Amino acid sequence: MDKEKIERAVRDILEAIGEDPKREGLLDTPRRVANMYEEIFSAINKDPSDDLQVFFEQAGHEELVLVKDIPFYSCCEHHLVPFFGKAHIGYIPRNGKITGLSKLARVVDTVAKKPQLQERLTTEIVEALEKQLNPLGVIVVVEAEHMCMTMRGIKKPGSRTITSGVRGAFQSDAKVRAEALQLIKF
Ligand SMILES: Nc1nc2c(ncn2[C@@H]2O[C@H](COP(=O)(O)OP(=O)(O)OP(=O)(O)O)[C@@H](O)[C@H]2O)c(=O)[nH]1
Ligand SMILES: [Zn+2]
Repeated sequence: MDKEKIERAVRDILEAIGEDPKREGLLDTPRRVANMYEEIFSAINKDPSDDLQVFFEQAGHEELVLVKDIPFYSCCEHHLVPFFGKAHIGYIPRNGKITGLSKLARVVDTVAKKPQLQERLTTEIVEALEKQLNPLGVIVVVEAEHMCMTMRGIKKPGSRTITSGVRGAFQSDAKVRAEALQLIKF
């Protein structure tokens, strides 16, 4: 990441809004923002499926695995302000092929750390699981608050956006889907 370029750009923005980038309180701001961007955009060229490359075999387990309430912070690609919330990830292993539970949370971090859309974030999680685990089914539900809808523009604090991605058994079998949704809501 070109942090010097970010610093120059932040100075330009400060000037453009009528601030004085040389006043004491703002002197270190470009450096801080560059460090922050390095952190919150650290996954721009990463493949989230790489996070899932730890597998275990649990023969016979072809039942739901669900990790819910995984918190995330991402950045709306239209306004570069945060959207944040929780992701819930469920899958049904094929032939007992499972991954580490923390790896599911890592996938969420990876898809969140770049300028993003909630819909794409959701789909990227689904596709990472499909690619690495080839499970019998995947369900991903993401609920988030978008600061671009609360602190500016339409200004609707508290409004939440829910997106979902379902594949395999969760798509074809209403009972399987209902069980997962019930557990996510529980
Ligand atoms: N579908 C989708 N839209 C998003 C997401 N994040 C922000 N948006 C929307 O992106 C849209 C951009 O609309 P524009 O009309 O181009 O931009 P704007 O003039 O700033 O729009 P307002 O937010 O309505 O003031 C807005 O409706 C945002 O609410 C997201 O993750 N998914
Ligand atoms: Zn936005």
